[in-house]
Amino acid sequence: MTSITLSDLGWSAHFRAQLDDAPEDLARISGVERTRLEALSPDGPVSLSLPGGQSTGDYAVGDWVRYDPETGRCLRRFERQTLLHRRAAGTGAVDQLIAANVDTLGIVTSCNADFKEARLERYLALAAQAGCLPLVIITKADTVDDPGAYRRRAESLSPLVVAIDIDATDPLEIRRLNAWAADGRTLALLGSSGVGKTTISNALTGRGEATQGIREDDAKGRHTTTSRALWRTTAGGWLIDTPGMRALRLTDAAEGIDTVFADLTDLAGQCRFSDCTHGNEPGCAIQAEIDAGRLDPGRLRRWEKLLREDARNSETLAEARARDRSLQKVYRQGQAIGKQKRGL
Ligand SMILES: Nc1nc2c(ncn2[C@@H]2O[C@H](COP(=O)(O)OP(=O)(O)OP(=O)(O)O)[C@@H](O)[C@H]2O)c(=O)[nH]1
Ligand SMILES: [Zn+2]
Repeated sequence: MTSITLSDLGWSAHFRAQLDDAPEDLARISGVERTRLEALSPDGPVSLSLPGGQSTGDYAVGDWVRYDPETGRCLRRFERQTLLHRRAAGTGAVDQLIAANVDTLGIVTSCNADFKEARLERYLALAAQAGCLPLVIITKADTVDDPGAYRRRAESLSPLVVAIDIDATDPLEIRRLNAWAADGRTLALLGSSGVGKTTISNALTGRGEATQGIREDDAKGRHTTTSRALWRTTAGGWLIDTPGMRALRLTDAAEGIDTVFADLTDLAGQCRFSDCTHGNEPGCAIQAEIDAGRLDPGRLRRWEKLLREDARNSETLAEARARDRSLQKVYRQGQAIGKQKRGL
């Protein structure tokens, strides 16, 4: 990686505005390891350590940081423009950061049974919540007679949606994605297994599967696979590919859902009762639209389902936090009793 500039790396006015002095010793995180951060700077790749007490879990691939070139220590993180995160798997309430400063979230689906309005709306809400632009990429256009029909279905979901249909196995068609992955812009791909994410990333970055993970020996001599997650595209932008991207689900996304379903939230505001359930109450503006044939009843069902899903996931997060707090309380009480017993 020779003579790369800050703007090649995606540096923008948003980050510049957070600096009082010259933009020096800046880097963009390309990999988050257990104890270190890997980053790319105009001077080449750097491996950074963190000040004591800080966890690499507070950093995401795509983050901008300032570092001390003498010590290789990370000094500060810049406020993010966008952030994709999720609740970590398992029972803990850990908020796991997936990727930061992604400009466009490429929502990948195919011209087949994978294409589902509900799935697209879920991903669109995720993009809206994170602050990323959504781009719906509909692959396998070469396998159907009328791929445009899928594109129109996607675009009908929200005025925010830009959708394109492609044959992802055709390098010429992949070039149509360059606009979102050029000039320091950052793209991340989300979608079910088999829709063509790997095919697209390989084509955009010019890399093969074999180069995905770098095997390294850790301190105990074991092999660990450190995976780089920020890849330069041949068009001069960036592709973020982290394992976490593959299992993103909705939590704390009420605002994102509101954005994607703005038509329904607007209508709901016109219902006679403020707590209208949009069932069979009189004066329901949503039912009136459905009766008039102007609104697909399926869209109402999908909206309600997504709201329930988000509430359920967000609730467990809040509950788990409460549980953590009460455990701490028990622990502190235990300590106090112990002290009493020891006569302290
Ligand atoms: N005909 C056709 N085949 C495609 C297209 N896109 C992907 N494929 C094929 O579909 C299969 C799955 O593609 P992948 O790129 O591995 O899908 P993925 O989304 O990375 O899947 P996971 O790694 O499981 O998440 C491969 O055999 C691709 O060659 C397309 O636009 N047209
Ligand atoms: Zn109503």
